[in-house]
This record gives sequence, structure tokens and C-alpha cells, in this order.
Amino acid sequence: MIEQTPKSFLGFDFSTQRLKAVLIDENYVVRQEADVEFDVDLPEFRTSGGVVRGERGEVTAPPLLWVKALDMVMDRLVLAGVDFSTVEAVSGAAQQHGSVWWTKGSEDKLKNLSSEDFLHIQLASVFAADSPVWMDSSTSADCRALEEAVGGPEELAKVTGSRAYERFTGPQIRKMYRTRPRLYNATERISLVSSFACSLFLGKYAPIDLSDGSGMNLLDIHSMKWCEEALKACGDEDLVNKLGTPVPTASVVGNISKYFVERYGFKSTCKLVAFTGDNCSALAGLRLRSGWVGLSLGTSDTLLLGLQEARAPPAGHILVGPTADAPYMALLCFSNGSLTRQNHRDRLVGPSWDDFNELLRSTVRGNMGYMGIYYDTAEIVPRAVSGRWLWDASGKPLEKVAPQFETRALLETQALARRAHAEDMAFRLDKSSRIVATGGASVNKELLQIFSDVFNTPVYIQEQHANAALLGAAIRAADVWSDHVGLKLSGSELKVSPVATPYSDAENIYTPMMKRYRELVQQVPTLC
Ligand SMILES: Nc1ncnc2c1ncn2[C@@H]1O[C@H](COP(=O)(O)OP(=O)(O)O)[C@@H](O)[C@H]1O
Ligand SMILES: O=C(CO)[C@@H](O)[C@H](O)COP(=O)(O)O
Repeated sequence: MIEQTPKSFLGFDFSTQRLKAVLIDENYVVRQEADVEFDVDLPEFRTSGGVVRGERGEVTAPPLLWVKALDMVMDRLVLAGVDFSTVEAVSGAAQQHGSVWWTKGSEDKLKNLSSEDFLHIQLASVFAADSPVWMDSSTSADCRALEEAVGGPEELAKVTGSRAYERFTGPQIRKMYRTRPRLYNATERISLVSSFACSLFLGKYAPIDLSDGSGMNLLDIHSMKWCEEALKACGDEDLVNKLGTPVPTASVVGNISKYFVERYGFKSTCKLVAFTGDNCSALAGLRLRSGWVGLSLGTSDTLLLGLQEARAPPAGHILVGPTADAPYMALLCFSNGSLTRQNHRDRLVGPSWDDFNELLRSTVRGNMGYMGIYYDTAEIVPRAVSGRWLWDASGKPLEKVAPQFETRALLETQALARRAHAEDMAFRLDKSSRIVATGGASVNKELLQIFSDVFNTPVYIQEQHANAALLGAAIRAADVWSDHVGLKLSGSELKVSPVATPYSDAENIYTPMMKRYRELVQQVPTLC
């Protein structure tokens, strides 16, 4: 009898605040995990929440931070006892839209890495600039110029799936080309954070995948090719070479590099599956059924929906989907998610979610009419400046209310905003709908109860893992590898279980509050 060698699959998530890694077996059971928290484990980069903020809406991260985090997470996986020789394939997810600017000669460095040394030592000088990331709101002028160049916002949305958004990579490239031409010219390659991370494993530039690539305002989501007019509006004739050719997300892009074989004992045949955006990976990891909506509660809050066809979005985004089950996906991103909740938890009660929830439990649903909008960072939906606004039941603006009312005002108004804007984007929830929550805050049942009541819909979580983007990376590695080699894996079913169901009076409480939210949000200044 031929002995079957164990097979495993490795997934990474280069998200906003931390780098996470997970190893699953061929039954998709989680075997090992490790993570690195940027602010805590790598304080020398002086990030706060994984980013560095400028004075005019610029938000960046140093790419070397992500490289050093990879060195650290690999060592943590070694300490956890991972046998890398069993890994058949690796894939990953990353925060969307951020761009990594590689200087000329970087690919040679990637191809000639010595396994004797850390990556961050050898790649210390390859990045031309800090990476603008998804929280950046400094490119409004570039957005308007891009829209104008392709025939207006609706036309851009028809072609690329989105009107121009500040954080999208096209406007970010345009700003770089316009304001830092020497840096633009010194750049050999522009990667997304996902394809940059994949490049580290591949030992050469990895292609951008179509799903994350459709968060750039540069890709024609129908032809699956770069949109020439959009490229022309954002850079010069060399931009197409700087970006490379995008590939379907379910692609094997090559074998793992010699560096990882020699340093960590991967086999030389270990495959790399294209890395993608964290929300794209979450959609793949959640395996949502028709009518089910994904709710990712990471640094940002996002709503996700698999689509069979590309509908022109009135707001939000249509992206190319990450799997054959979801050829397209709808995405709505609210920048003030977990980090904003965490900041106000710290301000109101200190560093404990249990203390925060205890205070929350001392209030009633509907919060006696107190509502609040908390934008610690410029908001994406709706486009708005940062600030804090509080109102009482009569709509009178307040400077201050008791901390317990603030806890509920923060969470209820966030959930109301998610529903109001989702409805504007034609996310329809009916009796058969379910919300499947994931991401760091999805462990908080009190928060999920509020979402359940406000949406008047049951909320589920995935049993295997609280982070669907991370699990999705490992699952995609396994699925794409098994198709590639023609070997069916037993991969057990991914299960979801209910954690919150709406109270019978939820509609009565929250329908009038939804109307009030729509009125109150008009008082918040929009981003110029
Ligand atoms: N019990 C909890 N309740 C609410 N939020 C939580 C809880 N535990 C963790 N979080 C939040 O989860 C966030 C991190 O989630 P994560 O999905 O890892 O983010 P990202 O992927 O963007 O780095 C943190 O900002 C943290 O405040
Ligand atoms: O900009 C978006 C989506 O369009 C964000 O959702 C980023 O992809 C960051 O994700 P998290 O770190 O919050 O998961």
C-alpha cells in the first residue's frame, strides 16, 4: 500500500493592523496559527493602527514593516512546530487598494535572495515610497480628473465598477505621477499590497489578480483588461508595464522561491496561488449562499455580496469575484469600523471589551433617542470629514452625554448607517436573508445583536474561524491547487451557526431611527 503523505495549505492575511497566518489540513481543519501586530510587535515603524497619518488626509504604511512582519510570522510558525514540507500551496489576502512602489532593480533582488538572511535586511532599499493605503483621502482632485477623462462618474463606474474613490489605486497613481514625477520614473513596478506580498514568496514580481485589481478604477471589469483611457488619465505610456498583466484570482502563479525552500524547508514544488484583496478573500472564505450577505468587521466594516453579473453600482463598488461561484461581487466599505469602536471604548471605559459591553448592557435598545456619528478618520460612505456628532431624541445637537449612552449611540448609529447605505446600493434583505459576520469584532455578540436588530435579520458566524479573509486564503490555496493537480480534496463543509436573532420589536424601534439617521447624516460636512 502506498502511504499517503499529509497535505497542508498555508494562508496569510496582510491586513491593516496585523499580519496573520493559518495552516489548514486537507479537510480544511485549522492546524496552526500565528500573527504579528504591527504597532505592538514592530514599534520602530511608529504606526498607529498599522498606518501613519499625514496632515492633508494622506495615510500610508511603510512596506518594509510588512516585510519584517513576514520574517517574524514565519519564525512564529516555526516555533509553533509547522512542518513546511507538507505545504502543497500558499495563498494570501491583503488590505485592498494600497500600492507598493518598487525601485528599478528590485526584481533582481527578489530573484537573488540569500536564505542566510532576513528578507527585511535584503529588501531594505527596494521601496521608492511609503505605500498609500485604503484610508487615504488625499486624492479628491485626481478622482475628479479621472472621472472627467473617461466621460464622467457614471461612465467610469460602468467600465471599472466604481466611480472614482480617493483610496483607489488609479487616483493614487495619478497623484504620485503629478506630484512626485522623479519617484514615478524611478519605479519599475507598482504592486497592490496583495501582489506585493505574493512577490515576496514567489521571488519575482507577482501579477495583480482581477478581483483585487478591480479596486483600482483602472480595470475594465467586463473585458478583464486594463482600461486604456483610465491608464492614460493616471500616468504615462509606461504605466501598463509598471502594472503588468492581471490574472484570474484562481490562478497558480508559480512555485515558491528558493529562499523559502532553503530557509524554511518548503518543497520546491509548493505552488503559489494568486493573492487577493482581504474582502475578496473573505467572500471566497465565507462561501455565501444566494441572499446571504457578508459583514466583515475588521479595521473597516464592509458589506459583501456575491453576484452573477456586473450591475452598475449607484454607490459602492462592483468587483470581479474571486471564485467561479461568484463571477462578480458587490462591496460597500465604511472606514470607521473596529478601530473607531476601539478608540471610543478606550476613551469611555479603558482597554476592555467586557467593560464596554457591561456599560452597553445598562442602556435600552433605541438608546432613549440618543444617536451619534463617530468618524475618527474621513468616512468613505458617506464621503465625510472626520469628527464626532451627538444628538438627543428631539434632534438637538449635544456636546456630551453620559458614557453609557455613547456606547450604544456609537454601535446603533454605525449599524443604522450600514443598513441605510446598503439599501441605497440595492442590497435587498428579505425573510430568507442571513448576515454572516467575520473579522476581529465578530466575536462580540452584543455588537452582532445590534446588527441583527437593526437589519431585522439573523446574524451567523463561521464555525471554523473568525477571520474569513485569512481562512479564505488557505482555502483558495487548497481549492486552486486541487484543480491544478486534478486531485479532489475531502475538504469538509464550512459551517455557519446563528449567534443573534432579531427581537420581535426590532422593526418598531429601528425603522423610525433609520429615518432619523438619514436626516442627521445630512448635518455632517462632506469631504471636499
Ligand atoms: N471583543 C471585541 N469586540 C469588538 N471589537 C473587537 C473585539 N475583539 C477585537 N476587536 C477589534 O477587531 C479589530 C481587529 O480586527 P481584524 O479583523 O484583525 O482587523 P484587520 O484585519 O483590519 O487588521 C481591532 O480593531 C479590535 O478592536
Ligand atoms: O478599502 C477597503 C475595501 O474597499 C478596506 O476594507 C480594506 O480592504 C481594509 O480592510 P480591513 O483591514 O479593514 O479588513
